Amino acid sequence: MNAASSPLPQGHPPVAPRRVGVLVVNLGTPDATDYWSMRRYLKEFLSDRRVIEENRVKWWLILNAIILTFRPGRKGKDYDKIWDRERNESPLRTITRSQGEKLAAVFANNPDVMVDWAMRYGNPSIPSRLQAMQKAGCDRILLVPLYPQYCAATSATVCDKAFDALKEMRWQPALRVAPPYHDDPVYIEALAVSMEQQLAKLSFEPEVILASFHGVPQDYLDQGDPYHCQCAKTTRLLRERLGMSADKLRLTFQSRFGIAEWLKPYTDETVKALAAGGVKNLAIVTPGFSADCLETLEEIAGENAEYFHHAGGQNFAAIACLNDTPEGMRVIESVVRRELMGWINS
Ligand SMILES: C=CC1=C(C)c2cc3[nH]c(cc4nc(cc5[nH]c(cc1n2)c(C)c5CCC(=O)O)C(CCC(=O)O)=C4C)c(C)c3C=C
Ligand SMILES: [Fe+2]
Ligand SMILES: [Fe+2]
Repeated sequence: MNAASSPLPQGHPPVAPRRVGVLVVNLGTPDATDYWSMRRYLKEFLSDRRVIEENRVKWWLILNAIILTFRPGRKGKDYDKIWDRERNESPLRTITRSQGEKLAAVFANNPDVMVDWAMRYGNPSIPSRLQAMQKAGCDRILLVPLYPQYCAATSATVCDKAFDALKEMRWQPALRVAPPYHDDPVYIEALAVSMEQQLAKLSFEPEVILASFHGVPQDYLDQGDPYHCQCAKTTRLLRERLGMSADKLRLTFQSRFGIAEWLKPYTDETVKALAAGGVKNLAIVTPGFSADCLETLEEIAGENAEYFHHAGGQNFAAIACLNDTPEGMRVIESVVRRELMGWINS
């Protein structure tokens, strides 16, 4: 095969000009909130061995007999509360698309760089976007899992899916994977600035702020997953940058699923205990989510606000994620530029 710059011999298959691809990837979201759309999404998500590490036969029975019978309807109602009816999609998809488009605009004057976005579960899928990039001539692709903290259940499964797609390709692109950025000064600074801006707009001063991260089973930490340590480091660096004590900015874990023990302290129990203990003003920041989603908009801003008020709390604020704000885009651009070094000229 020839580079596209020199003429191809007659009968040679067409060769697109060589380019560099950047694929930003987030978790995924259902296409709609009805039972079957929810079921399709949950089935794909909860059949992933990186997410559920249970015995396969036992899990297959639990998933198909119980979870996929009841959860699609119940969670569909939760998604309904945050669904963007105008665009007919969830906030996670809107924000991830915007992050992809804003990143593409940054490289708009470099025709050698192609930027796209994908979801690990649901659409647009990782294989469909990798195939499109390969067709467009990308022989080098940077994969950017939009998870600041590494976890096998999120970051590693993005790679699994990407390499599965590459298995089907004759002319495989070279693949780079952006590492987690939990302690990147650009990320910590962006979080701090975003928090300062949002806290300054509140009509109250929180006595306590929770840094709430998505939980995982305690067993994953015991087996060596670095996720817990990376969440703890992000929180410590954020405290240091904001000059807050460990009592003021506290690390918690949310979104527990099932009956096994997950990383503690649990966000919901902490919220209730704080209110019961006399805390009247509370804020929650969710630094592990690069985009607002069900877990921040419904679970934190909805459910946990309710727990707080029920238990005697007065003022509650959910701090928005970095999303596609200038601070958020600065983080993504900085990670991408660093990881593209040697592939593009600055
Ligand atoms: C059951 C196991 C799960 C593990 C382990 C898990 C880890 C994990 N998840 C995120 C980020 C997100 N999760 C979201 C939704 C969601 N998560 C699970 C389960 C696990 N997650 C489920 C079943 C769902 C769907 C909703 C539900 O049925 O409860 C989302 C929101 C997606 C959206 O559409 O808005 C995000 C984001 C992380 C970062 C993580 C481990 C570090
Ligand atoms: Fe999750
Ligand atoms: Fe740890």
